[in-house]
Amino acid sequence: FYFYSAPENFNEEMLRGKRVIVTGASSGIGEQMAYHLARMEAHLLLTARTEAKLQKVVKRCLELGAASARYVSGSMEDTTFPEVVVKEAENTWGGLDVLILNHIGYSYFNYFNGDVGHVRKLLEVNFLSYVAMTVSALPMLKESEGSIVVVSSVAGKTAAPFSAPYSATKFALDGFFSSLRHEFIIEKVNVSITLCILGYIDTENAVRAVSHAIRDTPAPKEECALEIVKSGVLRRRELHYPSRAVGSLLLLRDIAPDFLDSLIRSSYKQ
Ligand SMILES: NC(=O)C1=CN([C@@H]2O[C@H](COP(=O)(O)OP(=O)(O)OC[C@H]3O[C@@H](n4cnc5c(N)ncnc54)[C@H](OP(=O)(O)O)[C@@H]3O)[C@@H](O)[C@H]2O)C=CC1
Ligand SMILES: C[C@H](CCC(=O)NCC(=O)O)[C@H]1CC[C@H]2[C@@H]3C(=O)C[C@@H]4C[C@H](O)CC[C@]4(C)[C@H]3CC[C@]12C
Repeated sequence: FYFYSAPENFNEEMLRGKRVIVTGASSGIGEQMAYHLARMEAHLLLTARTEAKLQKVVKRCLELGAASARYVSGSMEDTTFPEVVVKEAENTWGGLDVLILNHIGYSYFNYFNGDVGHVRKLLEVNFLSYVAMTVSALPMLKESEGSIVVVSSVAGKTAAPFSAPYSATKFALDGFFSSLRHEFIIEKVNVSITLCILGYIDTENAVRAVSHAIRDTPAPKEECALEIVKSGVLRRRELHYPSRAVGSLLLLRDIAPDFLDSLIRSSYKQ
């Protein structure tokens, strides 16, 4: 009740001068979050694999008014990379206010093909690297009483066909970070954890992967990115975006799970 009745008191000035890491910031929702944060005059550290794309995003962030913007490129498949990113923030700023965990590795959209190696790799990129970034960043976040934002999916609350490995990584995020939130409250650690439950969003990669198979119209990535930034700063427990579609899915999951499953399957083109 408290969560749903929390006042909508977001103010862009809340981000001015804040030190923010955004992962997966070279494209899609991560890129759009970087632009919103830049307009709000935050300090930005962006990361992804593709240096040329990150250079362009950093340049645009500086044009939009970021207090500062830099990047560190590398792959989250490399188990040492999460700490490298957090160390960069520590060396540059000496602290951190917001950690936005958003990157995902490539996953195919089709029947599960039995490739356990792919599942293992995806767990490393989509889940374990989120845990490793959190562990490295936690001392700085405790110091600043900051925020962790975890970008997840409706596929991490209720499963859909053709995304078994991906869905598993997103369910894992919910289990881990929702447990950690309890522990922070018990130990009076004033670091918020916001889990973002997103429906289908119109990023290039998602549309390329699923538009041939899914009837739904994707929601706009720019608005989605702004809602993520807002919910993190407001220290919300969860964001549901788009709210009506995701809200209905979660309600049906709890009261009529078989009906929901058949609805999801019927939203796929035959
Ligand atoms: N779009 C959608 O419909 C939905 C998206 N979401 C969630 O939103 C978030 C963003 O999704 P979206 O914007 O669509 O994704 P994109 O595919 O557009 O972006 C993914 C980002 O992750 C980076 N990345 C990919 N592989 C790696 C790697 N191995 N190591 C480090 N970074 C990597 C990519 O950059 P590079 O290739 O340069 O490394 C890119 O910056 C994800 O967490 C996703 O699960 C949730 C529900 C629906
Ligand atoms: C089909 C899913 C949701 C069913 C539904 O009822 N949607 C209504 C709505 O969302 O408004 C899709 C919702 C989330 C999608 C997946 C996702 O999380 C992103 C992945 C990105 C990756 O590049 C490939 C595609 C995704 C697995 C994508 C697939 C479709 C969803 C599960």
